[in-house]
Amino acid sequence: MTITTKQYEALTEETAIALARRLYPFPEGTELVCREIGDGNLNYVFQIKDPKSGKALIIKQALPYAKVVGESWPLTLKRAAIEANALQKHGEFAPGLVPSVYATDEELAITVMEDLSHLTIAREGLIQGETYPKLSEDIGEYLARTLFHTSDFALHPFEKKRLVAEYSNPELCKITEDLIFTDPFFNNDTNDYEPELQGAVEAIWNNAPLKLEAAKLKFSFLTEAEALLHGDLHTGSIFASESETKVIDPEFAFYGPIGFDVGLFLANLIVQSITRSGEERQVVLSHIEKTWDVFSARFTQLWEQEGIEAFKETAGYKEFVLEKIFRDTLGFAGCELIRRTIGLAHVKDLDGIENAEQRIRLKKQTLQTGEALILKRAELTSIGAVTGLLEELQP
Ligand SMILES: Nc1ncnc2c1ncn2[C@@H]1O[C@H](COP(=O)(O)OP(=O)(O)O)[C@@H](O)[C@H]1O
Ligand SMILES: CSC[C@H]1O[C@H](OP(=O)(O)O)[C@H](O)[C@@H]1O
Repeated sequence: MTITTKQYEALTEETAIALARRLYPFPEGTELVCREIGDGNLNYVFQIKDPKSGKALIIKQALPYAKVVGESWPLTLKRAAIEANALQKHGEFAPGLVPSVYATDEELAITVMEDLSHLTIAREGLIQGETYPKLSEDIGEYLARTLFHTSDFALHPFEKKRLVAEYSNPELCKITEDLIFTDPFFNNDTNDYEPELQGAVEAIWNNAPLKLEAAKLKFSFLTEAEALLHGDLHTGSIFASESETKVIDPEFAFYGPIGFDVGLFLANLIVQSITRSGEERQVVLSHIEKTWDVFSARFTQLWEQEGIEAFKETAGYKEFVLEKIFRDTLGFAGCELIRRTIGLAHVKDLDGIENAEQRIRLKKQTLQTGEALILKRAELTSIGAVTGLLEELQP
């Protein structure tokens, strides 16, 4: 449903209520309350609620700039349509694992969607020690289903190339190219880290083999249109509870290498594992293994049952594809670990550690883990070998 052809204007809590009344048949006289609840880097998120019935909806609006920086960082409003379309496209293949989209408006740059406030953002819950028993199974399924079904293994080449064009997202990709793949590897102004990390950071800038591998990973990100990615699948983009998982915020969606989505999710679990110890760490290490196991098993099943590729039964081809995805996954995870420690956009899992000595120690461990995943990604041939390495690096 398209709402209006009105010219863009940034919503306020008052105008968001007025818009919600036009969109949803709240009974006459219903008092609505609205709060702007966005805590991300880029957009406004309004929750409009009828406190009597408890019914609520969400209106997410893109600003013509990045919220975290302000008007000095202009950013396309088209990202709102990309996000709304990606939510719906991924919802076709992973029903129940994304919020329902009720309406969109390209001019206003808004997506009206299901309120998920009964769930918790996974990053917040994990920091509080939650275990989310369904998280890895659900995300493994989400990854396999969305990535397989939007790839050449499932789509007619004309439809695949139509989608590649529809999801061209150059401005948001440029953010990732800079913030994940470039800036942390150079002495760039966008980097942000404590003085105690100066030595470790300079070691990265001077590590020629590491920089060569980062360059190769960036090249993959720039050139390999394998599937319609979420594009920013960190634990802050996932709502969770004991029984439900929902993926939000695919405004970075574009056609890219499959391992990028898998790698970002695993990296954010790895950060959690670094902040935990004992049995609590084991829970997260199990999530890491299960994500890959579920992803690869479902991807294999979809390949065998629904794949359209002429070579799909050629001995060794499926294994070649999965091995490539695995290697990419580890490399991209390594880059995410490094950027979340010393780049522009950090994570609360690490920054929220109050004890400075412990925080710096764990950040060094995160950097070391990122470097190891990038450099050893060709040698690490099973997810068990990866969790083994994590245990070695996390005394
Ligand atoms: N469908 C939703 N239901 C409830 N809260 C939401 C919903 N979507 C987003 N939010 C809230 O808004 C915050 C920011 O949303 P997000 O999509 O991550 O924005 P950004 O694009 O700015 O990163 C989330 O962390 C969550 O607290
Ligand atoms: C200035 S964009 C930095 C960072 O923010 C995005 O995350 P989110 O929108 O979920 O807060 C993305 O990870 C970008 O790299």
